[in-house]
Amino acid sequence: MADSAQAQKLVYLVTGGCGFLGEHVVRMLLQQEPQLRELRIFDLHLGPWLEELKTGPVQVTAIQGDVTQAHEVAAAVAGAHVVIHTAGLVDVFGKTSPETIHEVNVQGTRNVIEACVQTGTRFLVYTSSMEVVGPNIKGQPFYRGNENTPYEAVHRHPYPCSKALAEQLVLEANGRKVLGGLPLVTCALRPTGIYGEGHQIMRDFYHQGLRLGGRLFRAIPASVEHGRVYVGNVAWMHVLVARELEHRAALMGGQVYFCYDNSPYKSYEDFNMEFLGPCGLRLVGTRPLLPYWLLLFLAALNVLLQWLLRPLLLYAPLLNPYTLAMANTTFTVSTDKARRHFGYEPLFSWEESRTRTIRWVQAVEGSAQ
Ligand SMILES: NC(=O)c1ccc[n+]([C@@H]2O[C@H](COP(=O)([O-])OP(=O)(O)OC[C@H]3O[C@@H](n4cnc5c(N)ncnc54)[C@H](O)[C@@H]3O)[C@@H](O)[C@H]2O)c1
Ligand SMILES: CC(C)[C@@H](O)CC[C@@H](C)[C@H]1CC[C@H]2[C@@H]3[C@H](O)C=C4C[C@@H](O)CC[C@]4(C)[C@H]3CC[C@]12C
Repeated sequence: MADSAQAQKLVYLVTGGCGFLGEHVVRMLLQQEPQLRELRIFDLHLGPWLEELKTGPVQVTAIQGDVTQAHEVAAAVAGAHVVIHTAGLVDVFGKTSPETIHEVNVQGTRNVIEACVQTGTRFLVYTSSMEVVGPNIKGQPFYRGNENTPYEAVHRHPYPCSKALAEQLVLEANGRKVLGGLPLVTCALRPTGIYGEGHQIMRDFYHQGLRLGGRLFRAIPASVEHGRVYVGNVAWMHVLVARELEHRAALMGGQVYFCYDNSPYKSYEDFNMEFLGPCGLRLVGTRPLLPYWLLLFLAALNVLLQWLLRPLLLYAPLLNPYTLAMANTTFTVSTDKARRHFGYEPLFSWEESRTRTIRWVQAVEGSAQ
């Protein structure tokens, strides 16, 4: 076994390292990667919590930067052995323009790839998304599918389009020669709906329930299953892929893997209630309280209001035609490709994932029962 100095030799870069997933990837690397010498955290918005990480044995370097700026990305990547690229605009609520989503998610990813090639970084792990696959614009269900399940992945919304383009760039870059003449090895991970500590949408649902007297009103049939995965297990898969990519380059290079764990298959709303219920909220209705046509009308009204109010304020409710269609379309995965290719097993059981998420909601919302 190499001594500690030899063991700690690797430099990792995590883009988007201050985001919901990024922070969990950063903390997981510090806990689980013994070969880490330096951890670079690149983000447009650096979090104050980073300071607490600088007291450990691993050098933690916070870099405030923009993935749309190629020179900033190249400076951050130079000298890194592995890049985990999670930075992106996760916007299906109309908060940012399609152009900005494309600029960050596609051009930003292009900049990361070119930085790896120009500076000699050989291993790139990209956080893709289930949405690269679906649900598609036809609302066709994807029922417990895997990485090889045939499905017509057709998108119009800027976010899934950007994720699909970025993933394609990453996979096509596999095998390109980097500075020094060795091949770049890339891999893309496709989480389904991530939940856990720091999930802003979960927080939004909780606040909505509080405003409605502790109640949420069912809008989606309970029969519509939506895949969810705990953030800690997604972070763990990123760490494992980054570790195994060098030794299993021939098998893993250019591959995509769904991120999965043992979280149960439920509708989006019923799944959220696994955490919001113990925090005092109740989901009213065993079936949708409003007819679908009325939900569609309200969703369209939200789009109109967003447009009218834009000069004054950002109005971006959870309900819009895209989110309604997504929530109403079954999309679940059932696969073991990550286990077969690099020995992935969820680090957190469903019970642990559920407990940790409940505790987070209770702690941040002061709703401990
Ligand atoms: N949240 C989910 O359910 C989910 C599911 C599947 C995939 N993903 C993917 O995971 C990744 C992280 O998502 P998240 O939910 O943690 O989102 P998030 O918004 O919490 O984190 C994204 C991070 O990227 C940073 N960022 C944004 N634009 C940047 C730029 N121009 N330059 C540098 N940094 C920038 C943000 O500051 C933020 O810290 C994204 O690529 C997203 O597409 C998320
Ligand atoms: C208002 C109701 C109709 C309510 O049920 C809407 C829920 C809606 C906000 C969510 C339903 C499905 C979610 C998406 C899904 O989990 C997968 C995603 C891919 C990921 O890359 C980013 C997040 C998201 C788009 C996620 C966003 C919230 C939903 C649309």
